[in-house]
Amino acid sequence: MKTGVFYLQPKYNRILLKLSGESLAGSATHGIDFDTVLKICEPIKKCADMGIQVGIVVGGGNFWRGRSSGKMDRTRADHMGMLATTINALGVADALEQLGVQVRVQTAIAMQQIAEPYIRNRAVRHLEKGRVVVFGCGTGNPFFSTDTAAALRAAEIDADIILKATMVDGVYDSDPKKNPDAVKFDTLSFMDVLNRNLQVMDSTAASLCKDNKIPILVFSIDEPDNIIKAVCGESIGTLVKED
Ligand SMILES: Nc1ncnc2c1ncn2[C@@H]1O[C@H](COP(=O)(O)OP(=O)(O)OP(=O)(O)O)[C@@H](O)[C@H]1O
Ligand SMILES: O=c1ccn([C@@H]2O[C@H](COP(=O)(O)O)[C@@H](O)[C@H]2O)c(=O)[nH]1
Repeated sequence: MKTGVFYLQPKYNRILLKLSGESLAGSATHGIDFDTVLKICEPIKKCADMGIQVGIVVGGGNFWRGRSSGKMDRTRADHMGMLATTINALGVADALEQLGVQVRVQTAIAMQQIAEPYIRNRAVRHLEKGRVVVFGCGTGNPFFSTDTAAALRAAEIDADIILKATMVDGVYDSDPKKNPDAVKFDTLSFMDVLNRNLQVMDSTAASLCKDNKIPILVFSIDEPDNIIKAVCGESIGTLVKED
């Protein structure tokens, strides 16, 4: 009988989970719905209980996206976006702590009264001790995205895979929110993502993953237990990897 988490067999030792900022808003369009955050964090706790080392990068789309800021100076707008990702990182950390998970937040831009500064070796040490590490502020640089931050941190901590938990259930041949006839892929190469300009992740993130041979599984966070299915290697979403 395979009902409890302890019967599940994880496929990965160390993962980088990219959580969509938008997903933290629940049924609202903006902000944080903390009950939703708790629901999303339950399977993350199960991962930690299974002994999987978990790093998390959170997006900021529930608050602010620099690229959608209209007339604002882009660099300043991106600074605001990075702060938004940090609000989310703190929300996720709080939910994990309430569930009894040991967690540390590290930010790419120093704000030491609130979180640890990002120090790669320290992050790895936390992971080895079984602590979940939530990375805030993206890469710390404007003109990037949290997908790129996820690729960068995954490369730095030597993660086995990036799990992109997002608002769609995989990668389609065009944006499924705009084209109801869009067709979903089960697997794709990074070259396909780049050549077809598939917008589910930006090209910087796709290139970084390609160069560093880090696969990405894109799946829906609507059903938070998909995180467990993903770490156990069930075929959900779309797997993007080298040919
Ligand atoms: N080819 C495609 N396949 C799947 N989704 C696509 C595609 N092209 C565009 N999208 C859009 O990409 C979105 C997911 O990526 P997006 O960068 O917007 O969010 P995110 O990275 O999950 O995080 P955040 O909400 O924090 O910005 C989907 O909601 C979908 O509408
Ligand atoms: O490295 C980074 C990461 C993010 N930003 C800014 O934050 C927002 C929110 O991130 P999403 O990936 O869009 O969820 C992003 O739009 C940028 O404005 C950044 O500047 N640098």
